[in-house]
Amino acid sequence: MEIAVYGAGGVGAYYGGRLAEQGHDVTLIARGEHLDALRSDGLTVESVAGDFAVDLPATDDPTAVGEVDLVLFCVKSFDTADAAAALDAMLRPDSAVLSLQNGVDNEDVLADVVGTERVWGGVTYIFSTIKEPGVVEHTGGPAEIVFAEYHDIDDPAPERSALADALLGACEAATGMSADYTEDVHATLWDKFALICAQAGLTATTRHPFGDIRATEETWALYRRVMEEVVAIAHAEGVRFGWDPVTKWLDAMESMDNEENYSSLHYDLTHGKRMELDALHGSAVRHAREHGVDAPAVETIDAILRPQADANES
Ligand SMILES: NC(=O)C1=CN([C@@H]2O[C@H](COP(=O)(O)OP(=O)(O)OC[C@H]3O[C@@H](n4cnc5c(N)ncnc54)[C@H](O)[C@@H]3O)[C@@H](O)[C@H]2O)C=CC1
Ligand SMILES: CC(C)(CO)C(=O)C(=O)O
Repeated sequence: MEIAVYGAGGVGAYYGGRLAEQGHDVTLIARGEHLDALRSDGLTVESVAGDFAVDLPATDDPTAVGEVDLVLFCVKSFDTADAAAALDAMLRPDSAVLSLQNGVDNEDVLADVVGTERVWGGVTYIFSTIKEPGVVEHTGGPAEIVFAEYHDIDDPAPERSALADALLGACEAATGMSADYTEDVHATLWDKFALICAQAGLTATTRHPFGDIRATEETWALYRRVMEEVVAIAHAEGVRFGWDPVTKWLDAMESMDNEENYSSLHYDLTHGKRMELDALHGSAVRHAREHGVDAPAVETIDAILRPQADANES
């Protein structure tokens, strides 16, 4: 496959590198010192699933990439609109743009620019960051992608395309990652949104790792409460889950060996980087207000984190 990774950071460079290891034709789109290092020294990945290094074309100019089958869209949500504006040069009518970003609004922003039929919605479960320019560190998580062709929530899901099958096959063949296709992309996005609002919200506000949150009765109750509120907002949006996300995540997180894990929001907060608060709790609050759903726990987390998010932005 010909793949462009738009935003070759912790998530994008990890998956792009893994797919390149399989011989796929991958171009990284990055910027700043990270781009300079990718160009001069190639990409180095330090991963719990096995270290590797790969030399890939890298640029900050999407118009220099040429047309590709698939764009892995992995910029932070606050960069979505700007980055989306430059997608056109890389897309044929049958190309796709797969968002692996956190949040439930990115796909609609992309659809407004490139058309709903070229957008795929996706989520990923991984802990991966830029350790230093040119070096990505994957510290945990299953490194799984779950995706499907996007569609308006009131429309039926399109049939799975040959391109989607090709990506599934590529991910299956790759080391250190896996992929799954979802029959309900909206349920998948909101299911992850419920988890991330709890995981990011509680690790960022407490500055403690997941193990401490789970071991503290009051804090673990709040973790559940955040998920319950986000699921209530999802129901008001018209999302229908074939499962109970709260039970699913609490059961999974009870038994997971993830005591030391935080979240990408916590990482950004503690490293003085711009935070995705507006795409996470900020977005949940907006959706809640739109539907008249009470979400006091989510609102409180949003309010507590705002000053630091503002400080990291300036
Ligand atoms: N880091 C993680 O472990 C996880 C992250 N996510 C989500 O994945 C998305 C990406 O997160 P990360 O990989 O952590 O972000 P990151 O900050 O490591 O990487 C994004 C990269 O895109 C670059 N970029 C942004 N706009 C660009 C442009 N116009 N041209 C060229 N480069 C551009 C940035 O400079 C940055 O290096 C976020 O929505 C995040 O919430 C989801 C699951 C886990
Ligand atoms: C769910 C979690 C915590 C890890 O995949 C995540 O999405 C993040 O850190 O942004």
